Amino acid sequence: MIVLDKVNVIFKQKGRIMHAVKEASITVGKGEIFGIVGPSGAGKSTLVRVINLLQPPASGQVIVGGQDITRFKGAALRNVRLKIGMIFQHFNLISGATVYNNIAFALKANNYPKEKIRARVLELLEQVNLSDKAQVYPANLSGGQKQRVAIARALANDPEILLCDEATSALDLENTEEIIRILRRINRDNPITIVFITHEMDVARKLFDRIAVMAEGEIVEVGDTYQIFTEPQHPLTQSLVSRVLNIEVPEHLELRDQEEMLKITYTGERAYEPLISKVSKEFDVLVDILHGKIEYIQGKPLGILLIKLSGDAAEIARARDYISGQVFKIERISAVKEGGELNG
Ligand SMILES: Nc1ncnc2c1ncn2[C@@H]1O[C@H](COP(=O)(O)OP(=O)(O)OP(=O)(O)O)[C@@H](O)[C@H]1O
Repeated sequence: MIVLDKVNVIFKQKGRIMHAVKEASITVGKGEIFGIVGPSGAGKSTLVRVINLLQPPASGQVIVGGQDITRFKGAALRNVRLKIGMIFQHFNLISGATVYNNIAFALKANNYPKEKIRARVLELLEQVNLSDKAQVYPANLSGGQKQRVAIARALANDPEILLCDEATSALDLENTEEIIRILRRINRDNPITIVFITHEMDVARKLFDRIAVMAEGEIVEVGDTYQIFTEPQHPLTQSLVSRVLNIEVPEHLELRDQEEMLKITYTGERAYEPLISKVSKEFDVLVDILHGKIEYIQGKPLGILLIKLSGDAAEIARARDYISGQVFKIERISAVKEGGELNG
């Protein structure tokens, strides 16, 4: 388990003071995949570097595996760091060494029994689907393959925690998916705790169990991933989430008299089908489906439907009341602006 309690990080540079992390507290459970999201400069990297004390905090407490490590130095700190692997956006592989040696170096550096190194490297390569690349140099690998080598190297000494700083941000969609799959599998097979920073909400949706949202050095919201996507509280979270759950609708869709647009969010896979036919049957309104889609968050469906109701105002109100009793969330949309943006 990781506990950061009221952590502050302050940088002083050329007389300027930068309060990069402000009173940040998080608790990450053993075996959890915990994500930190937020815009550039929010303090995400700095906060994560506090976990292995690459960035010592100005104040606050850092507890890893039940031990208060805040003041650890020298050998004690090295021992703690052995339990914490880390991967980065730009992989940080040794370019002059083969894939095999990149991983073997990490084992040698920690006095892994010499006779067991080969078997361990091959086992790690298998875990990241790179068994055929042992003798290849990093320059001849794709970005996704490089990151997989970095994962194998970070896992070499069997850490309890893996820190990932924008580990998919330099990768295309396909390689990102592969990294997500591998991390999920590793997390499932061994109870390794993963703390993952990203600004990509699509990665958050697919990978994280829980999410902390950071803005200007502060943690503004923490929650279960499904809850963050379905009930975001902070305006920043709402805006991050809306980009993933955006729906494509014709631009400049204006409403006429006796028309109303509704955005419906529902949590069942096909929940809208009976709902729409029921509304058309029971109320004297016309229902147009403008757009609909289902996203999966942690494997659970979240449906979004944009509909237009036409009819008498009182009848529309009755239909709306009925719908709101049946679905997770209902919002009235006054217009669709340029770029498909919905105005509430
Ligand atoms: N070593 C440092 N010295 C001075 N200021 C720093 C240092 N490291 C980070 N900062 C500043 O602290 C703030 C937070 O930076 P940090 O890298 O943690 O943000 P981030 O959320 O990870 O952003 P990004 O995604 O762009 O890396 C930024 O304003 C950054 O310029």
